Amino acid sequence: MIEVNELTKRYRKVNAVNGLTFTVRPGQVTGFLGPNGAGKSTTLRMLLGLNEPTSGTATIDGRPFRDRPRGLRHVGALLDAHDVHGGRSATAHLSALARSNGIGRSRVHEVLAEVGLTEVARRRIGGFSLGMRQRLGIATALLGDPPVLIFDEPINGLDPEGVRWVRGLFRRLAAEGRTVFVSSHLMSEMEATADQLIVIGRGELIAAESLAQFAARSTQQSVTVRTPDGTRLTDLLTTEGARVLPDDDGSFTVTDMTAARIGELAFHHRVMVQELTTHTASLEKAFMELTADSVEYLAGDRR
Ligand SMILES: Nc1ncnc2c1ncn2[C@@H]1O[C@H](COP(=O)(O)OP(=O)(O)OP(=O)(O)O)[C@@H](O)[C@H]1O
Repeated sequence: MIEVNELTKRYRKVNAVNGLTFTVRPGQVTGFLGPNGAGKSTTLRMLLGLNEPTSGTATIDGRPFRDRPRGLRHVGALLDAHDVHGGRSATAHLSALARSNGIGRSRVHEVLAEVGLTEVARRRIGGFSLGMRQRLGIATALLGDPPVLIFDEPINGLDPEGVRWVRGLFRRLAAEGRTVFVSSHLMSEMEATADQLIVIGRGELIAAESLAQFAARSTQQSVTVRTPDGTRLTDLLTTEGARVLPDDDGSFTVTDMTAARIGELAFHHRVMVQELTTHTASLEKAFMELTADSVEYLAGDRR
């Protein structure tokens, strides 16, 4: 379990993280979402003891990460895929980490196979593509078979097959009872993977809830209606409480009323309807609306 309490990080002029409090539970994939510059990486770095908080605490299974001598057995993390020694091979890189964390050598070969890097294991990391580096970073995170896993933007650089694989991996790790915390600035990446969401903007908490709750809270539906008798149908639906707006192509967009109710009213009043289509706003759109203020604030550089 990850517990963040009133966590704050202030750089000279910037409040990168500001009084952030949330909990990440085991057995689930939790998405950590926020627009660029929201403070995700800073939060993850504080969790891993790489940055010192200005105030507040961040603990993993009840203790700060720094208090764990053989860290990789407790927490596996992928932060920056470029942050590895390019002159070494993948095997040498993982073997060194295994040694310093008291992890058996056989585990190195297991994780290389798990991420699909066995064939290139003896090549220099310097020649790896971004996708291969991401896979190596994931292998590093898995090395100590840890109960808690943290991934910062893990999808970056992966091809569609890699994205599918990594989603399946996260789901499996969570199903094994581990805590899986994954950051992204794109809701679309989380839609298919996360059970829970922590959404931040400008270093502050915006939402902490299940994906289902997030969808229910913010999903707006509208109905496209096509009819040769627009004026009558508009009057009819408006009287019944709907909002009706004409579209450029002669159809109408109706909100605050279901397609079923629109069809029922049209039938009852003998108005011909040629099309009735329900549209659901994407979670990505809902996420952008929710975080719009923090993006504007950032663009205005007023932090
Ligand atoms: N070492 C630093 N010194 C000064 N400011 C910093 C430092 N590190 C981060 N920041 C600032 O803190 C804020 C949060 O940055 P952070 O990298 O944590 O955001 P993020 O949510 O991870 O964004 P991204 O999705 O772009 O990686 C930004 O305004 C950034 O410019």
